[in-house]
Amino acid sequence: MSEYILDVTDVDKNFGGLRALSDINLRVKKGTVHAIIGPNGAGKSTLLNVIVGRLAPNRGRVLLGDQVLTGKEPHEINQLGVARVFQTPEIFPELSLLQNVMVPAFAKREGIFKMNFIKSLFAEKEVREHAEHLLDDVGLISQKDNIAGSMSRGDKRRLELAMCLGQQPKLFLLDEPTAGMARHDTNRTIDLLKRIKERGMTKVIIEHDMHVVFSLADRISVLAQGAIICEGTPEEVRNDPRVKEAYLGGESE
Ligand SMILES: Nc1ncnc2c1ncn2[C@@H]1O[C@H](COP(=O)(O)OP(=O)(O)OP(=O)(O)O)[C@@H](O)[C@H]1O
Repeated sequence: MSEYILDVTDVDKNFGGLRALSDINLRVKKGTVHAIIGPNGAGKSTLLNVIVGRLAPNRGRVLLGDQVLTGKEPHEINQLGVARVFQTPEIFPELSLLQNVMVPAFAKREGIFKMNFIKSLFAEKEVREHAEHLLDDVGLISQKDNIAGSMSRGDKRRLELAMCLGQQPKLFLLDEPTAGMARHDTNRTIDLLKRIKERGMTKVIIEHDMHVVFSLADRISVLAQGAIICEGTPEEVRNDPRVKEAYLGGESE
């Protein structure tokens, strides 16, 4: 069994005449946090969309462990253990916070429509307790019966984190998890993501906030104009002149 949970090989993605991804090779070790950074339009979201099956690459292949993801539908890739939080939170606005966390956990567990009545009663208790634990983890337990649609954007993002964690994914993809959050909420989210790291979940994070990146990442890949120009530890990336030129500028000093 490979030590890598995610293996992206030779991926190209074109939009008409625009090459959004060019010869991307990315391998992420189990249990690590891998950040993808780069300027606006570099191709970061496109790469995540290729991994989760929302976009088909023009060339190349994506593996989760030894399973080929390329060519599979997004829901199949999700079922195989890949969860994603989006730049805009995707929640069920008309349901309570607790229900929001329980629904994907149920779906992941057995397939919500497959369970018989007795089995589902036991499963519901277990899933409910786990969902409450997750809401506690993300600091939302006191609001568990509130309707999700009325929450602030920062709270919606934390709810979405709990929803994804409830699926116990092998690989967790986070697209700017702290975007739009105040510094206080950002720090709480960093703490939360560090705790998830302690539990050994592999994460790939796209993030513009360098404070978040350098607090969390074990390794960083830098994308510029659709190509990975540098990959290494935070220290290596911080000191790489190509990165300074392409992206970080004075920010790394
Ligand atoms: N569906 C699409 N159709 C056409 N062009 C697209 C599409 N999606 C992205 N692009 C283009 O592909 C390039 C890469 O975009 P992408 O959103 O992946 O960049 P990004 O690094 O995530 O940027 P940001 O940091 O601003 O979110 C950009 O030039 C963008 O305009």
